[in-house]
Amino acid sequence: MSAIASLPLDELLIQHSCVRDFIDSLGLEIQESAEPLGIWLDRLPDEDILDAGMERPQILAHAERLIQEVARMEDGSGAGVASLTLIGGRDKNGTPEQARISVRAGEVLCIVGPTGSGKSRLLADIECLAQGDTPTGRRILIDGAVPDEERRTVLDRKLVAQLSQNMNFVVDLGVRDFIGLHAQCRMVAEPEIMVERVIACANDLTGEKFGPETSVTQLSGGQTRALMIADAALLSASPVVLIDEIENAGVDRRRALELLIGGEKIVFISTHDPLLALRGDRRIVIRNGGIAGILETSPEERENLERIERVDATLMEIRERLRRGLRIESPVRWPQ
Ligand SMILES: Nc1ncnc2c1ncn2[C@@H]1O[C@H](COP(=O)(O)OP(=O)(O)OP(=O)(O)O)[C@@H](O)[C@H]1O
Repeated sequence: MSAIASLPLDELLIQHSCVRDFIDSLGLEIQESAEPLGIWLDRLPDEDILDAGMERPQILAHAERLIQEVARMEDGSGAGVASLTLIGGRDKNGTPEQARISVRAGEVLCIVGPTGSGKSRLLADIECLAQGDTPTGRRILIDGAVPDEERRTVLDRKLVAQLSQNMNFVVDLGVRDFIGLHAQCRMVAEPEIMVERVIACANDLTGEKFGPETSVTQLSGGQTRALMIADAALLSASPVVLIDEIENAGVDRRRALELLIGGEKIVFISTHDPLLALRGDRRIVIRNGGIAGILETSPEERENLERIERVDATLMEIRERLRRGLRIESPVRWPQ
């Protein structure tokens, strides 16, 4: 029998408020008393248990796991990752990749390569913490060691968060309620303040602002992206973030990157955008499904990045004029 079954209800409910919330959510009424949880459950009418949708042993097991999870979240163990190591496998022809790449927390690695070369495949290998069991044969180490099976499979404790190009919401909630649910799951200290921060930060990243009551299904592509980036940076527990292209859809890419790096995350971005590719610390070059090289961003490239940013700002101004229905007739002055 589960150890939790012999705990008196008053001790249990005072020390572990999550158990009260869980029992409430099953539609069962529970009150503090000296009666042990197991006996209280046995005394409940069978039809109440039927309505709750879980059998008695399942309720006990779930409550026990909940207590362990809350304790783990409170002490923060297992949350951080100091490094991720990618060990090469083989390209599409089966030729071995000569690569072993270690990435530290706070580093951004971009992934570049022609269409169909295998950029998304590399992101997918990282996402599933591959152990030679994907078509590429690559392996991923976390803090220098093979991650345990639980870290690979347990969804609510995922090491890796992925922001893909097309995100659709399956719930019709307002932005505040949606992010609020995530804050609740993460058990952050002051959920309301955190939710407001995430929304403000998303609005900072996108040109088109939205309110906390806006339904998530009404958000534009750029607004959705901005919200997910802000959520990943401020609220997500995952220390590794994978981004499949931050397209130009109204997201301030520079600030988005700064935000993610500030959170001491390990960030991989598949991109051809020079503003992102040259802002990263290193970039992995993919060819024919394999890692063909790793380029460190050079000082000359960083200088060029500043010029490219100025050109980008000029282009943004032109876009803004177009948006406002103005003409683009005066000669464009490109910055030096
Ligand atoms: N090393 C490999 N061995 C076998 N198959 C591979 C390998 N790398 C990639 N592939 C396969 O090649 C196909 C194209 O790869 P992928 O979709 O990752 O390309 P991509 O660079 O992301 O393309 P795009 O830029 O068009 O999105 C996929 O089916 C992928 O599984």
